[in-house]
Amino acid sequence: MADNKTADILYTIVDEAPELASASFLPIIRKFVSTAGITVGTPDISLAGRIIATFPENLTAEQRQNDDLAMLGELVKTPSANVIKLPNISASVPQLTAAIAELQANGYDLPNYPEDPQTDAEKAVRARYDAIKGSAVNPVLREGNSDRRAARAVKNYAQNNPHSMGAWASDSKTKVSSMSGSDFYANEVSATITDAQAGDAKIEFVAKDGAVTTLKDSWPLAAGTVADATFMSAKVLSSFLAEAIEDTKNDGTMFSFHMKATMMKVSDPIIFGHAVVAWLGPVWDAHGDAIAAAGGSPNSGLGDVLAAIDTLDNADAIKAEIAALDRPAMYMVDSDKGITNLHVPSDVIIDASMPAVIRAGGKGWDETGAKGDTNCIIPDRCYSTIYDESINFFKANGALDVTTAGSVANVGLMAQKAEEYGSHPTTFEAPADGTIRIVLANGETLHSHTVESGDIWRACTVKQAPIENWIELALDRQRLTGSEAIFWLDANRAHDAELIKYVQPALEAAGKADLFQIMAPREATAQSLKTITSGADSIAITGNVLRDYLTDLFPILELGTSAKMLSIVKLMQGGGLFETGAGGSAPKHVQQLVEQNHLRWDSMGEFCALGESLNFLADTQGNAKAGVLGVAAEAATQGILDDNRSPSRKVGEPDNRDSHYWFARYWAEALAAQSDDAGLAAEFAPVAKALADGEAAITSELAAAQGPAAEIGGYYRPSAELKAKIMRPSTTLNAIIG
Ligand SMILES: NC(=O)C1=CN([C@@H]2O[C@H](COP(=O)(O)OP(=O)(O)OC[C@H]3O[C@@H](n4cnc5c(N)ncnc54)[C@H](OP(=O)(O)O)[C@@H]3O)[C@@H](O)[C@H]2O)C=CC1
Ligand SMILES: O=C(O)CCC(=O)C(=O)O
Ligand SMILES: [Mg+2]
Repeated sequence: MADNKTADILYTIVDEAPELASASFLPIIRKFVSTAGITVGTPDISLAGRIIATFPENLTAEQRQNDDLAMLGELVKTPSANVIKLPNISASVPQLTAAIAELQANGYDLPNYPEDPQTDAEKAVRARYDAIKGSAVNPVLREGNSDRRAARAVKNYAQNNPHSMGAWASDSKTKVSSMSGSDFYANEVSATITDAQAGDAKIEFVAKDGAVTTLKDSWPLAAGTVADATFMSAKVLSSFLAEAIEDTKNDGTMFSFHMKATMMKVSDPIIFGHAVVAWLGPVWDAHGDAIAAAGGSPNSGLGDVLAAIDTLDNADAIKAEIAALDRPAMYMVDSDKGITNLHVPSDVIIDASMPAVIRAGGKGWDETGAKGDTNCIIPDRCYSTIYDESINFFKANGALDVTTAGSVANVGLMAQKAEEYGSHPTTFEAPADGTIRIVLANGETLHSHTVESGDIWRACTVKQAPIENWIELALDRQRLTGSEAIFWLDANRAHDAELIKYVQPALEAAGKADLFQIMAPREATAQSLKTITSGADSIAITGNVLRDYLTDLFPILELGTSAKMLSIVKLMQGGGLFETGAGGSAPKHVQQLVEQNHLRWDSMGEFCALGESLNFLADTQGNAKAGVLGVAAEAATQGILDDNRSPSRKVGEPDNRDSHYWFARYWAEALAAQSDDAGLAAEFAPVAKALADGEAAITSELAAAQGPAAEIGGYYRPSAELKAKIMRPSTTLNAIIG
């Protein structure tokens, strides 16, 4: 096994469906690239792996493992980084506690997650777990800006093999509901730090009596940094949510709530909690204290609250009160299992959940499994307008025609924890009525807000070098494609106005101002949808949140999934980070594998990333064989698309494992056929022949495995042996791959 510190390519160990896929695909990659002397390391950034690495003192020598995330966090700041990063779990509290429980049951002597820490020791444990919670991986690795797009071949495939799309009715009642004021959008202030203001700032809470509490100390603000502050009023949020519930009832639609509780791991679980409380209304007023005392936390979702109610003596009475509430229909995550939209904050993640509604023609599913229109509640207005405008557009124009639509690519400002996605350490729930302010190193107050108890206040920054690099990347992508290029920036929003002060002069200095437009997200959405409807392409040049949202929204509409996206992070120090797809770790797919031994995960993202990584290795290390392997990997990816070898969704049909066989075969055939490296051609000719000769045996061995339940020995940390056994069921293929 390659050492992670010296390996040429690092292929991350993650969670859930992509990790199952790796059990089948990694042996193939290793066999092929070893012919060029390329080693592949496997740093473990899985949720379970990160928990284990955090508590070495609790574990035996055999159980302990290295903190691979910290190692990768350093590596990505060096020019030699070449990392293939698969999607990992960004854990909500329910996921974190489930992972801890699984590890404990397997003999790991880990502390419980302290829901309500009291002692110093509990607070210390909580702080260590909080560092693992939510999106704790991606922001550490993303030391560069984001370039996400559909490869030409992938886009062509989608046009020629359109996925299903729900029809849009012009009288659809589906809509987006947002607050009309007192939200993050309304309260945002922003400034660019000057030389005189630079240095370590602090964030303070000033109580009504003048007492000052430091919320954050030693917060470095370099000159050129755009620094924002804003807050959402808890009171206004609560009354908005109560009204939204009534409004949904009056409309006769379903209540659905869309948040990013993983990336926004401090603010959004609180907002989610307000929604759970609003839904429970009088029941929470009457029993909230008892439920909280029993350990139920609305911020962890209705599921957590219901579990706490079950431990109370009057559980049946409380549940009867909940059932008797006059509520609209509820949008369901799984109507068969009774999992509602409000059960778990990580079950409805806005970047994937809103496009799913839009792709379905504005439809969701209620408690009875019936399909219907939905009120999509997204309290804050900073980004909700993109969904509102998309819905308006499709109501007016009908669903997108996948066979002719162009494509929206993204250039995203992401490096160095840019914008809101870096705000976890500087987000606070106001402890009382008072003022929250940012005090600069020179003593000046940069921003200050009058807040009430419970208001959600946050500050965030984006540094100058990442902004300049992002504009360069936008210029590059526009030059290479000639596409329409739009900076999605709202001149009326404080933060965006500061960014425009960077963007406008840079475009003018490059002599390219006429090739770019600057539009607020709503207008940019309408314009981009118009452009792709006409068959042309557009580049969305956006901040970090829109990067995340748009690289699911457009791919899910255009390609049926964001799993097929090319997702490159050009690290600012010269290294390469190749993310696989733009989506997540697909928990539903694991369930299907466990029940039916069918894995519908599509590894197209891994295929694309592998080709990029090998080509990058060829460039940076001057390894010509790596280049030959990279070009051949691209041919294999093309083969998968041309011959329709991607996994099917249904048991009994070819799945993820079949697609890996075909990828190996096309890859070997391309290597055998090329003439740039005779040695590689000679080496792969017999492999290609064996794979072709073995087709009938291999595909029937793979098919024979499907159907019965599959035992993988754990959810968050499956057994390596069982995983390999399930994911590599073809003895014929294994004999060739070794
Ligand atoms: N880059 C990263 O590290 C990311 C991590 N995440 C994490 O992933 C988890 C799940 O997030 P969620 O919002 O449910 O989003 P997912 O992207 O995991 O899943 C949404 C749906 O997208 C489809 N899908 C996604 N990837 C693939 C693929 N490779 N092949 C086929 N279909 C695919 C599936 O649809 P269908 O059911 O129709 O098959 C799936 O159910 C969370 O823990 C989240 O934090 C989320 C986004 C990015
Ligand atoms: O890091 C995460 O939690 C999610 C990341 C994500 O959704 C994305 O990058 O598109
Ligand atoms: Mg995303």
